[in-house]
Amino acid sequence: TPNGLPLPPGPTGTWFYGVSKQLRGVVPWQQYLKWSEHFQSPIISFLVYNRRVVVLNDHVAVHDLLNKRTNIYSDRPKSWMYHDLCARGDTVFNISSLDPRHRQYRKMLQTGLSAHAMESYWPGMDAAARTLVEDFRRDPSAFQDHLRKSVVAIIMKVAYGYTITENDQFIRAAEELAKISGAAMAPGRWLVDYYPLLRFLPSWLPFHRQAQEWKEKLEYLSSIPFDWVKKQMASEKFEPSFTSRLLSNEAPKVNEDMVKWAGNGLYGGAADTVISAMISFVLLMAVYPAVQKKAQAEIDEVTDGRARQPGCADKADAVYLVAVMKEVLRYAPVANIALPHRATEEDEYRGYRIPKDATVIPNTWAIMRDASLYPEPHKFDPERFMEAGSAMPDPRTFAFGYGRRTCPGIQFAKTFLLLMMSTILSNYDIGLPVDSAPPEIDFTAGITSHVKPFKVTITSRSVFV
Ligand code: HEM
Repeated sequence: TPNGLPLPPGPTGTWFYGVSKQLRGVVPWQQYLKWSEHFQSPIISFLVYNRRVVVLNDHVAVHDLLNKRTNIYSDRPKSWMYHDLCARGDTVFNISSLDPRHRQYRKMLQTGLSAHAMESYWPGMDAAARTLVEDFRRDPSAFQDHLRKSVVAIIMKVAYGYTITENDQFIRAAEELAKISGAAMAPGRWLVDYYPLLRFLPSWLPFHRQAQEWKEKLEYLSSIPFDWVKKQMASEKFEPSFTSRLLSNEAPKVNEDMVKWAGNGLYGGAADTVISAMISFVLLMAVYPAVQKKAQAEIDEVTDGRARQPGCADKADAVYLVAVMKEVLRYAPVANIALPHRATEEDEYRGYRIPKDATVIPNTWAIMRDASLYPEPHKFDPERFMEAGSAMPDPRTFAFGYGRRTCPGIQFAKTFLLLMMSTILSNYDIGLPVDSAPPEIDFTAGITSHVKPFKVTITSRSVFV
């Protein structure tokens, strides 16, 4: 057994807190990489309170463990507050890999969001792109709001066959669901996550009362769109969607409750991530006009000199735009540490012991900035993916996570990102305000990272090419 082996090296931290105080106010993935360099080991480990964390800072370790040893590394760390007290352990993001439902969710999502399934949503996506053009024209300064609306509209269509309206109650419900979930899972906020015995304390204590309130609210909020689909289906005037298809599937008979959870996973997985990538894209186009021009030239050619709007069907011809998308995902990773995994058994790797129950964090950010994979990693340059025979790995193999937890929305993301990017570039020029200094490109440090906004100008392109 690996029992006698040492743990991967790392900072010792202090009694009770572990390194949690050292992680306050810093960007975690940058700190992990610094520790990895300091201890001269791509694999490091430390305690956060009493929880053992192992961080994998290079692509080899991430691949060897998360992609290859999937029978050990596919679980999620348990958040007692969220999973147990708020009764959210069954969401697709949190379900234990040891639960047979995990496999069933994956199947539902993989089928419902496959490249083939996506094709049936192309008309809806193309329509959303047209609306985006109009929204940009009306008020270019609110481009972030327009992007958000566009993404949310299409998720609601795909997930439920639902058309959003102004000030939509489904959107408000979905946003509140995401907000409460974030608060209930916030690392370090709930001691019961680290000392589960605290859950047996009396129910009038504030954290229990909070959990009870959230539990009821979450249950209510996640039922709203699902109940709506069922009602529509009963009246037979429904638009086919991810949810309706699963519900009307005769064989194999599916459990309704699981369909509800899977549907909720679409909004939870898609909204913030796609929005983050799109906003990074718009800002990067302003800072890199040469890239923008080259992408525009390609789109103009595909659309016969802008004789028509680009659509989902054009993505096969947009070779340079695909390189731009890859570079956006590499340069501005949406999920810098994916989502945490958990080791379900003790394991051994490169002479180190990885304890059972360790939280295993892949440092995707460090991989995207690894000069041995991507020379001059701090340069934003889609050209790196255009060179024939380029040995650089496709950043999508890291951007969407790992192993049996890999993002099931990858086809959805690809289709929609390319559509929105080509639509914006076909209709608009993005620039920086005149006389402004080149902006600093910086990112927020949440689970989904966002570029910190700066001012850009968005102007309609002249009609003539
Ligand atoms: C640019 C867009 C996106 C990025 C960068 C992204 C990235 C990720 C990452 C890093 C994970 C965690 C993987 C892991 O734990 O190793 C994940 C999980 C997930 N994503 Fe995405 N995602 C995106 C879009 C989407 C879309 C469009 C959907 C749905 C339509 C979606 C649905 C999900 C779901 C359901 C999971 C949970 C999988 C599980 O825990 O088994 N994502 N995504």
